[in-house]
Amino acid sequence: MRIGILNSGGDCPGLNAVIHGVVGAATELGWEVIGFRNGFEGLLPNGPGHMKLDTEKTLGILSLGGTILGTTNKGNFAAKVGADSTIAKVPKDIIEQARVTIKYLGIEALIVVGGDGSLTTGLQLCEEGIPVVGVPKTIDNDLQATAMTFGFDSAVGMVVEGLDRLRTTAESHQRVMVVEVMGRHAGWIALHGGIGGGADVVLIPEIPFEIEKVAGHVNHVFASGHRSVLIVVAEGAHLEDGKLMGKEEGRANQQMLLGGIGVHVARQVEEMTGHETRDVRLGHLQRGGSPTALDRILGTRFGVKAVSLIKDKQFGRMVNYQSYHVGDVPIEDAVNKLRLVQPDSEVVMAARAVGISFGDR
Ligand SMILES: Nc1ncnc2c1ncn2[C@@H]1O[C@H](COP(=O)(O)OP(=O)(O)OP(=O)(O)O)[C@@H](O)[C@H]1O
Ligand SMILES: O=P(O)(O)OC[C@H]1O[C@](O)(CO)[C@@H](O)[C@@H]1O
Ligand SMILES: [Mg+2]
Repeated sequence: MRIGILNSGGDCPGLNAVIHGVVGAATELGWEVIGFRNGFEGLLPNGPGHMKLDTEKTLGILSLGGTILGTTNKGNFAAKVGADSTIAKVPKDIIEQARVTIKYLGIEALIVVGGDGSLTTGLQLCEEGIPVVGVPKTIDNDLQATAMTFGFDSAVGMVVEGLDRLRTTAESHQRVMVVEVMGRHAGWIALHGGIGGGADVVLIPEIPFEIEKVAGHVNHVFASGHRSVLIVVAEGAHLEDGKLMGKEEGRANQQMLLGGIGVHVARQVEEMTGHETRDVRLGHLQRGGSPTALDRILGTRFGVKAVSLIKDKQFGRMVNYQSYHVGDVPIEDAVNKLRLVQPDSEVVMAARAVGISFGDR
């Protein structure tokens, strides 16, 4: 038996752990594994191609960030596009080319490791008769069908480390620091990073904020004797008029590139409070580097489970994690519903209890 694997969308610490897990489990069954380069693009005859994966190739990759296969979030397989994430159909001829490659290589099942967008593409391939199993991947941790995705813990760890460092320089200068973090639809990285790093303000897409309230809290924190204020803002937090900050022009068939809300908030806070303010965008520092122990373990378990789903011919299903258990759900469940921060949830209440403002009251 020969199986294929590809990872698609933004990279994520722990992707190599998944590959390591897949190859380990497949080798034990006597199967061969082909890895496609740069996501779905590797399925195209004139694309970036593929490589044979075995335990020698995957030796030592567990602790490596990124992915040895390469990945992409643009190309010929766009399914979820635009700032509003409308669903498009992957062109028929592209699917046919992928089918030909898979047949030619004698691949009997394909593992797709991706976020909501890439799994939408994976589902379309499956509906067209290509046997696919999914593995959820996103540092944003915003898929409803799984309580956790690998990469999230590494990203949060990076935010916490960033806040620890920024706190010392901010204290020295009695400044406000605004830190923009990833989180397109959901504020999980901002929320968890903010709690772990002792932020004073957390701004997320799910809780509309008023800049006057943010400024009011900044004044309050300084007035209570603190020497610095840390504000964490998710890239997907909305402006007062509900719009997102970023770049949409020139990105046909691609989702909007978010970024800039941190600068915007910093400028307004400085203007309204008179406190010196700096902004930092952590950006891809959150996605790079070695995965945490948790992400290595989760990635490995997801990879092994994907092979067992293929063994049981459970195509159209995706690995998931609920209540400390690695299980599986239909891929549809993952692509249709995003897991957002609930404004009245325990974790938000806990943040409020330790003095974090969400800029809403
Ligand atoms: N080969 C491809 N051709 C066109 N678009 C692609 C391709 N691979 C991935 N994409 C697009 O890239 C985007 C990001 O991928 P995905 O949603 O899987 O990752 P993610 O981890 O959720 O990241 P993000 O938060 O950026 O959405 C999606 O809009 C997806 O459709
Ligand atoms: O790598 P790019 O194109 O800058 O993508 C950034 C996007 O990817 C993500 O990191 C998810 O993987 C989002 O949080 C972010 O909006
Ligand atoms: Mg996505």
